[in-house]
Amino acid sequence: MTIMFNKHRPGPPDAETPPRHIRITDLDAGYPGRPVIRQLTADIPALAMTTLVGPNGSGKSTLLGVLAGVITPTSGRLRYAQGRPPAFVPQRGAVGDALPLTARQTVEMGRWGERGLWRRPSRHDREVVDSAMARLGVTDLAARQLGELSGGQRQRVLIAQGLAQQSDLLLLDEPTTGLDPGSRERITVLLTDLVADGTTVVQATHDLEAARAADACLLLGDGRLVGQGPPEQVLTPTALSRIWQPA
Ligand SMILES: Nc1ncnc2c1ncn2[C@@H]1O[C@H](COP(=O)(O)OP(=O)(O)OP(=O)(O)O)[C@@H](O)[C@H]1O
Repeated sequence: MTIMFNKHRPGPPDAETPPRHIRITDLDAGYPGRPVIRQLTADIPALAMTTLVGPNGSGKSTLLGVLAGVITPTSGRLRYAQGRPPAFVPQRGAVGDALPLTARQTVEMGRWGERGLWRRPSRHDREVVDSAMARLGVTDLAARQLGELSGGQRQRVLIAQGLAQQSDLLLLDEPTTGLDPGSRERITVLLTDLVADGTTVVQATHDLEAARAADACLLLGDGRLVGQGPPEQVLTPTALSRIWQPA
């Protein structure tokens, strides 16, 4: 599927190797009166773990929002491989404390796209929700209100919601930030397993260790692409010190 936004200029024919899930071409995006992403052209490889790395404010969340379809670019082109709509797990701070939902209801929302808002959950829906909650270790929190959970617990519930969507493209905004080492390890293993099972995973992260362990990396600086490719080629001391240079 190709989605074009203003000012599209046709590019060269797409090469099919390596396989990619998303091709981003000449992307501009941001917020009213605040351009953020500028002329970004990049590939997100299929069936791989890609990290978005860059300083605070470099545009990682904005780019994820564009890939998830919640932010409309001002121009450029996004081309997705065939597949299901992406599952998006925003930063936990982006989800209101006051939502009157239990943890289980929050995870069940992940099934809405599949079954519609008003249909009762099927047995399959319930099994998918049970399995997602078990994988994230939040089964015991099912009846608790989302707003009364700790930050790390809420994060895991939101990831379970993403998992319940059973998409082949999972987008996560800083999924391990603020988690204790055990929870971080659980999520790292889970994401690795998902890739092995055929999911394309993209995560924004400040965790350079996680970024170095991924298959690919997009390095952002001030809304522009500074580097892309295997982490050992992108996350070099020179590149990192350049974009993290104090202003
Ligand atoms: N809703 C919004 N309205 C206006 N500007 C915004 C909005 N959200 C983010 N921005 C601005 O867009 C720029 C990029 O922000 P973004 O959240 O994409 O960066 P980031 O790389 O994810 O940062 P961080 O590492 O701090 O999460 C920043 O200057 C930020 O202030």
